Amino acid sequence: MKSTEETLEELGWNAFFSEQVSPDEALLCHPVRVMAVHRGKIAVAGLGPQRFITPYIPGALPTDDHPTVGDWVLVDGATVQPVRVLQRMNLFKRRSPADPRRDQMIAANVDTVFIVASCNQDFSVARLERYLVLTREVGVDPVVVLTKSDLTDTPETFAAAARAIEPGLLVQTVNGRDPADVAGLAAWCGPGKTVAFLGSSGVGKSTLVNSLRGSDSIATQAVRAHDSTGRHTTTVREMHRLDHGGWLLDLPGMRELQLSDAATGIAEVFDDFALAAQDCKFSDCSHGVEPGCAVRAAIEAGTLTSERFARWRRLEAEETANSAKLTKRRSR
Ligand SMILES: Nc1nc2c(ncn2[C@@H]2O[C@H](COP(=O)(O)OP(=O)(O)OP(=O)(O)O)[C@@H](O)[C@H]2O)c(=O)[nH]1
Ligand SMILES: [Zn+2]
Repeated sequence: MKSTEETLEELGWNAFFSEQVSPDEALLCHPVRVMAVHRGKIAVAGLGPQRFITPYIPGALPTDDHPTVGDWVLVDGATVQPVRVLQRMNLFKRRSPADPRRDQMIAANVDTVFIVASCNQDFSVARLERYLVLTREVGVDPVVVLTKSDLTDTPETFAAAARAIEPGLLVQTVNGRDPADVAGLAAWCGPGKTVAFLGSSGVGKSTLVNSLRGSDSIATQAVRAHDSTGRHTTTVREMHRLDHGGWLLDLPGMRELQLSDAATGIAEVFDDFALAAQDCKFSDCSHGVEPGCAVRAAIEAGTLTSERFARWRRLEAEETANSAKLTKRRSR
């Protein structure tokens, strides 16, 4: 199949990764990208046709990095066994539903997250902010994609509301069903680029993905890697090829939007409030009735809005409660 012989660059290889490989290692090892994670094996690309190898790294501790989808892994040139996982640009993970003391890796090395919402009554700034917090926490660049622009006369009103969340936030309105319109997202989906989608059910993620995958749609792509018996194997997580040369990474399990361990993300998305709070008289100011509260003063002066204040407080309260709950469960 044509999609199995990409160059390393087409797979996303760049200086961030190559700088991690010593000259000695380069003689003995070869970098490959993890395209899919199955039970007990991973599909890798970058060394001839895509193939399955073992995910187990000889001598690695349970706490060491283990390969997840999107990872770059050095494999031994002779045995094709993994030697080590290269440091990641970023990692999506969540608390394991089975054991909250452990993290479950979802996907690594994403260049852009498309935060998808639709131009209709489901549009919610609060929800966009939550996805932004998550994206900022992981350290990936977001692009807000507002779908169903064909169903409203005023897509710009929705776009303006989204842009108001953060100075410089990239916002695109599209008719997800129209491939020509979706081509406006091509800049983030070119060769070597990896994108992921976040957004609530029904906003049009699958529609967008299908338009971006063009000829290589879900029906035609499927998983072409077979195991040794020739049977089709069930894929747990995989990268999908996009028409413009890039890659799509699924983020299953990142949609519940339970915020925990997200303090950094919240402070980034609400940096206007975090900044104002630094001038409060008390360092533990609750921005309620305390004297010398700079946040309330800014709201009264009209430089910050009370609506955004309420959303910020809600996210902070949720994050504090969830993180405390998890810490308690972890310490059991
Ligand atoms: N008119 C119009 N309809 C759209 C657009 N994008 C999606 N739809 C429709 O909206 C419905 C939901 O779209 P999906 O792509 O299934 O939504 P999703 O986000 O993948 O939903 P989940 O799979 O539940 O997460 C479908 O009927 C689509 O045809 C758009 O830009 N314009
Ligand atoms: Zn205050």
